[in-house]
Amino acid sequence: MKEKDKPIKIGVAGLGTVGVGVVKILAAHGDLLAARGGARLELVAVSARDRNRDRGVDLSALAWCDNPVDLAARDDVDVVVELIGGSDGPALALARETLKRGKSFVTANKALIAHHGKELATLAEEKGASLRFEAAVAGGIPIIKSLREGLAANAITGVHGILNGTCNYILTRMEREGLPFGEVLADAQRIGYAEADPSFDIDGIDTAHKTAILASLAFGTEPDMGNLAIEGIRTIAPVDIDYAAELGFRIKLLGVARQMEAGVETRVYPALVPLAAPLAQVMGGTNAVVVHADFVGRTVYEGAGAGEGPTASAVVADLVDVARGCGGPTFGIPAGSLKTAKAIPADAHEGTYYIRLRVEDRPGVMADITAALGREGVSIQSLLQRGQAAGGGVYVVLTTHKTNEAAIKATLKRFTGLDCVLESPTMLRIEEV
Ligand SMILES: NC(=O)C1=CN([C@@H]2O[C@H](COP(=O)(O)OP(=O)(O)OC[C@H]3O[C@@H](n4cnc5c(N)ncnc54)[C@H](O)[C@@H]3O)[C@@H](O)[C@H]2O)C=CC1
Ligand SMILES: N[C@@H](CC=O)C(=O)O
Ligand code: NA
Repeated sequence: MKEKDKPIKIGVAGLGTVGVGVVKILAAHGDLLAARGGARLELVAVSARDRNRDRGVDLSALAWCDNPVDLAARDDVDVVVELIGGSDGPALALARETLKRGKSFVTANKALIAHHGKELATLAEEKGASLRFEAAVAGGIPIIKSLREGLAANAITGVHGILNGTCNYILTRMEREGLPFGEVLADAQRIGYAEADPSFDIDGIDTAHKTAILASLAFGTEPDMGNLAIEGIRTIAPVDIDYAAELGFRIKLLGVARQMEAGVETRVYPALVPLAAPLAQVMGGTNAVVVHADFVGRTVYEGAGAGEGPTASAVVADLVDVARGCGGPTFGIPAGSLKTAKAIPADAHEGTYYIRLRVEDRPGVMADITAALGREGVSIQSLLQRGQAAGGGVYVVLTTHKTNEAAIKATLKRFTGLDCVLESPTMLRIEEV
């Protein structure tokens, strides 16, 4: 056997949805992966919480480690795959221990990379090891590879993504079936999309982890959760989904990273996307990313962003890259050159907005509303009034022309102070991507 043909011996920590998927692909595609990677990918050791659980895969020939960190020290393990989750705890300990030993580390853990990406990339690059995390963003879509390699010739100007399968699945079923939020979330958990703590999904934190990673690859900044403004989908009401449709939009939770004059803006929020835009067509657990770059223009990536098969597909692709000896800096430029991300004030955001108000149904109300907008210099693009809101009064829904977020916030404050306004206004951004 040539040196190159020596098997790559793998230890996997975490045998849940993704871990079991990885075991299945390695078993199903042994020859294919060996042909593509130039060496056989051989699973030799595993670690999980419960040794006796039946996972529907044969683990009998594998070494078992009660402590996942022990995988790193094993002489028979060349590469460690971490599929436990969590930004700290055993995942971080295992990453540090593996890379310190100069062994390559593959993970699907976006929380780990978003919080400790620079430290781990520095360690990997010092030790000549690979740190790979294709599965961490948009599951099976090769978006990390696309940004790091395929778009390397371009200056990137913006990245917009539907990056959380759970939220997109919930919004899709709320729209299609009129189901309540909680019922659909339970289904997303059953399918295996949701995080161990599903509030990470619905409060936008998971999307924020992924956005921080994409921003780093796109703009050469270190992954930084501190500068990310995060909003989730808890406040999205069925009525907003309906009004958005009437106005020609669909509501999507977006991760946004874009180059502004003052620096890179990174945010997560639910936004109205025009029905004809590629992101509006993305339904269910599917993810999609739109990248704008100077020479190539717009590129669009779509596919399964969560679940056993798609996520494991990305993990195993990283293992094939490790087998091939594909190197290069983790985030596309050396870790030491990653710039510190600057905080861009949310108020600087320029865009168009959707506002829904529940107001008294009496003469003079519209005049009060338009006066409040006028005082802040906000111009109306469209306005509709619909009878009988739940809880009394009527809904007034409007969209604005381009304005800045400071003006919108000041307008919302004025609305809240009006006697005719019966509850806190709902505001959503509109994204023409
Ligand atoms: N499920 C999905 O669709 C996707 C998941 N991911 C990420 O992949 C990772 C794994 O996710 P899932 O497979 O869904 O999680 P899971 O909850 O199904 O599995 C986690 C596994 O880790 C094991 N584990 C937990 N604590 C441990 C410890 N201290 N020592 C050893 N093993 C331990 C558990 O026993 C279990 O086998 C997470 O970082 C997640 O964010 C990324 C993309 C998609
Ligand atoms: N919980 C995540 C899993 C993939 O990253 C999601 O729902 O997208
Ligand atoms: Na991916």
